Amino acid sequence: MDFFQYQQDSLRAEDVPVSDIAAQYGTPTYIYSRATLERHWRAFDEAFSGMPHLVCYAVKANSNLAVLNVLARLGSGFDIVSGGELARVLAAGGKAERTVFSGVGKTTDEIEYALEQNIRCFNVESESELQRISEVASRLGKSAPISIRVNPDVDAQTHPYISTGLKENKFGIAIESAPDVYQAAAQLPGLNVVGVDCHIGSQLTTVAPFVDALHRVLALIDRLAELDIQIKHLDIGGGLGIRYKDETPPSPAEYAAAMRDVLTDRNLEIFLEPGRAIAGNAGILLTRVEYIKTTEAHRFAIIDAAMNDLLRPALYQSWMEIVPAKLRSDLVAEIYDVVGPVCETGDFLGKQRELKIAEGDLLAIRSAGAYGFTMSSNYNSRPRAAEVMVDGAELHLVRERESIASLYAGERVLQD
Ligand SMILES: Cc1ncc(COP(=O)(O)O)c(C=O)c1O
Ligand SMILES: N[C@@H](CCCC[NH3+])C(=O)O
Repeated sequence: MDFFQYQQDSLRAEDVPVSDIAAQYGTPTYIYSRATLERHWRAFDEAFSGMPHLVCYAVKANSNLAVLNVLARLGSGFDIVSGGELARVLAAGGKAERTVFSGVGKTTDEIEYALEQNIRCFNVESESELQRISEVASRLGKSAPISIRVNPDVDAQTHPYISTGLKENKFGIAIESAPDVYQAAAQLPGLNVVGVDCHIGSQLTTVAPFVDALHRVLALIDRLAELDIQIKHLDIGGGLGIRYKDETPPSPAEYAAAMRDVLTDRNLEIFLEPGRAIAGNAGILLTRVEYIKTTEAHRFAIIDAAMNDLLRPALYQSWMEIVPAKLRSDLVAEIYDVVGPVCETGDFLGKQRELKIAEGDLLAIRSAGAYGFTMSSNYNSRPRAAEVMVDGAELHLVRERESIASLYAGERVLQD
C-alpha cells in the first residue's frame, strides 16, 4: 500500500498532483511520500512489538536526509555501510547509539569515526577486520561492541547479484567457523562481543529462507552459550521484498510472525535492517517523454530519465512499473520500449510496455524509492535528479537538481 494513487485520471503523490511537481521542479524528479515511509517503518516496528527490538533502516536504500529525518523522528535505528552514511544519519538527527555498522571493507578512519560517535555495534565480516577494530579501539582506549556476520549458506532465491548468504558470496564468516572466530574475538583487547548478525540477501519474496537462516543462527547462539559466550542481540538483517510486478512477498507482519514462531523463549534483543520494504514503494521517479521514435523493429518512448538516474533495469534487468501521470482516452495504446538518452543499449527503463502516451507526457516509474537515487550517477555528464517529499498537501524540495557546473567543480586542468 502506498500513497501514489489516481484521482479521476491524474496521478497524485498523497494530495499533490504529480503534474504540479513537474511544473514546479521539472523532470526527472524523485518524489517521496512521507506517509508511506512512516506507515512502512511502523509496520515493522509494530510487527515486533512485545519483544525487545530495534528497526535499523538500511540507509543505502535511500539516504536522503529528509527520509532519514522522518524515520529518526519515529525513533528508528539505522544500518550503515560507510562513514558517509554515518555522517548522513547524524546530520539527519539519527543516533549513533541506535546505528549498526555493516560492510566488508570498513577503513581505519571509518572505524575510528564510528567509535568516537559511540556506534551501537560493528557487524564484523572477517577475522582481519576483527583484528583491525581491536587495534583501533585499544589505541583510542575504547571498547568496540561487535557482532560477527555469519554466512548461513542458505539460498535466498533472489537475483544472484543481490544474494549474499551463500558460501560463494563475499559476505560474512562461514557459520561452521563462527565458534572459533567468536572465541578469538572474546580474547582480543578492545572488543565487547554482544551479538550475532546475519543478512542473506535482498528482495526475498518468501519467508522460508529467513526461517531457515534463523534456525541455523540460533543453533550457533546455543553453541556459543556452551562456550560461555553470551549473546545479547541477534541482528536478522534486511531483505524483505516488495511487489514490483506480480511478486507476492510476505507483509512485515507475516515475516515477523514467522520469525517470532522460531524465537519464542529466547532472551534476545532483535535488530532488523529493512531497506527496500520501507523506502521502495514510498518513492516514484517522475519523467517526461521527450520523443517517440518508431523503427522497423520497435516503437521507442525516449524519456528524460535514464540508467544514470535509475540503474536497476540496466543492472539487474529489473521490471519497474511505468504508468502515465494522466490517463488518456484520446489515444490508442501502443507497445513501447521506454528508454533514456544515455549512449548505451542497456539504457532502458522498461521494455514492451503498453501505454497511451504522446510526446511531452509525464510518466511515473513506480517503486523507485529504494536503490533509485542512491545508485544514480553522473554518467554522460547528466546532473542528478531533484528529490521532493510530499507530506499531505505540502511539497518540499529535499534535494536540488544538480547544476551542470557542479559536475566538474572539483576538476582541474593542467597549468602548462
Ligand atoms: C547488511 C545489509 N543489511 C540490510 C540490507 C537491506 O536490504 P533490503 O533493502 O533488501 O531490506 C542490505 C542490502 O541487501 C545489506 O547488505
Ligand atoms: N541495489 C539492489 C539491492 C542491493 C542490496 C544491497 N545489499 C537493488 O536495487 O535491488
